[in-house]
Amino acid sequence: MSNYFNTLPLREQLNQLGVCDFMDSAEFLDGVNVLKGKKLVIVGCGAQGLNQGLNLRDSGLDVSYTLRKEAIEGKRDSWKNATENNFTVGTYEELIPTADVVINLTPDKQHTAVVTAIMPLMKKGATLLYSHGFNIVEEGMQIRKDITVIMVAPKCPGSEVRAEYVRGFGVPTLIAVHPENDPEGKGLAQAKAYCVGTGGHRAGVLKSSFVAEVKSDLMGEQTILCGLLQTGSILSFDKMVEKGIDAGYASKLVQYGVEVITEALKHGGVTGMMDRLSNPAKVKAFEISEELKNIMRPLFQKHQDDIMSGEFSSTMMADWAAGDKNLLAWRAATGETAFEKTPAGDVKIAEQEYFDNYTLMVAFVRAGVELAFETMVQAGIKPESAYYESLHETPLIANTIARKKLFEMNRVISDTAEYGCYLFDQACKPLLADFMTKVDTDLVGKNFNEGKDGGVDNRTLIAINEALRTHEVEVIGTKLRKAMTAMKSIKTA
Ligand SMILES: NC(=O)C1=CN([C@@H]2O[C@H](COP(=O)(O)OP(=O)(O)OC[C@H]3O[C@@H](n4cnc5c(N)ncnc54)[C@H](OP(=O)(O)O)[C@@H]3O)[C@@H](O)[C@H]2O)C=CC1
Ligand SMILES: CC[C@](O)(C(C)=O)C(=O)O
Ligand SMILES: [Mg+2]
Ligand SMILES: [Mg+2]
Repeated sequence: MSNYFNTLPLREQLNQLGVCDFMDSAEFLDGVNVLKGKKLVIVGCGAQGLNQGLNLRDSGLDVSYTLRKEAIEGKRDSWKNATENNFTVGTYEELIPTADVVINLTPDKQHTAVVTAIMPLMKKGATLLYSHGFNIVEEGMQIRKDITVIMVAPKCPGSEVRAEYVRGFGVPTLIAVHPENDPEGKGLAQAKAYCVGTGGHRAGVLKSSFVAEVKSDLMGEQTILCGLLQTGSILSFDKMVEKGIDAGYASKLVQYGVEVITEALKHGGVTGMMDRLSNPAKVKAFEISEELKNIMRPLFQKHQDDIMSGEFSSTMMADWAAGDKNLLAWRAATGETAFEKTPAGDVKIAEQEYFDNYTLMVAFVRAGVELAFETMVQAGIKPESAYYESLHETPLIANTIARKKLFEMNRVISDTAEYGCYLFDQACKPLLADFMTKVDTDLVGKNFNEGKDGGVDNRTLIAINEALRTHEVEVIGTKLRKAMTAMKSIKTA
């Protein structure tokens, strides 16, 4: 097996990277009908497995779970997840031969072994579904030619796939059919029906390709979504403690602040988030986010370049082969950070206070969203896809940090995302060291407006507003959010 993307001629690489059609809601009027009465068997009952399965069942589909023998015999968490939710659970031998659609929701690291084990058991003409294309694109997995291979990739953590569905909304989703495996031409119709089953059609669906999904998903998760939220949270907490802010207050501001701040982003884009600041704070946040963009641009570009060339996937696969040495060391180190170990204080923080006292995070988010978006688009990823992978998903990841800090984020995201997050965090913290020496409590910990007269230069403010509103992420975001008519607000702490 070899990297599928790298085997393609450049013309075809660009062609597959550029597949991105925003689908009209009329394309989903047939609902889940194509899959009604079919047997859907999910392999694995973890973050995506459980939550997709719950949504699919509530949408009227027939879902069961197959787990490896050890998980069933040992009554592991995946067995408990499935049985406590009254799903049928069976071994591969019992359930895979009955399946019309087999949904592989095991960690990417396991895909080659899992697919190799289940493929001989799959009935002729069945469908294999992935939620991330790493195995096909980066490992070049070959699938039996009678099998249809499709992807339905929710652009968010599994917990939010369920939470948004229960709220009556959904999460933006990329669907694709692997061009090497669509023998009966049924892949797209099945992917659409599955996407309705998970609720994705209510938030926006892109007809994409395995290649475009992988190259954008890896970039988003490593940089803005997980990497920068982790780096920004740790640096912000440490700065407050260094400057004498109460540690309990600092812990709470960081844990919940990113959720409150990015909720404004979700509804109104970068413009909406920046508009929550006073005019002087907005000017300052704009200036420091420009500085942050200049400092971090080479790092964002390096991540995208390494993802495109296959360098990232080969180093991560080397870590898999080394027993996850780096992943486990980085996971342990993150668990030992002062932010992670300091409980949130029993102190009330009003919603507006999160903006006024945490201008630094607003600047981090603006810088990270715009940089990730710009870098993806420069690399050939379409703006719609880049928007979902940067701006739209940031609040959905922030929700997990609000629940139980970085531990929860890193637990809920895939192992692939977790690895990339630490990789970015390791490189980013030293890059920001000089920048952080200049940061004081007016930017993090105390109200930025305190002791200021509130005045700003009109022309500066007008230029900043213009720059924010005309950025391409805002232009595409305004269009995509118009289709999100069922978006709901979340309650914050
Ligand atoms: N996490 C997320 O939110 C997102 C994930 N994805 C993609 O979804 C897929 C699933 O990821 P995620 O939900 O994070 O995965 P999890 O780590 O949560 O999956 C764990 C499940 O996989 C099973 N499993 C682990 N190893 C094996 C193995 N060798 N053989 C059989 N079963 C195994 C586990 O069972 P056991 O109890 O036996 O260990 C458990 O049921 C990945 O492709 C990922 O990239 C896409 C979007 C977001
Ligand atoms: C952001 C991480 C992710 O890509 C996701 C939740 O979308 C993952 O792999 O977990
Ligand atoms: Mg993702
Ligand atoms: Mg991912």
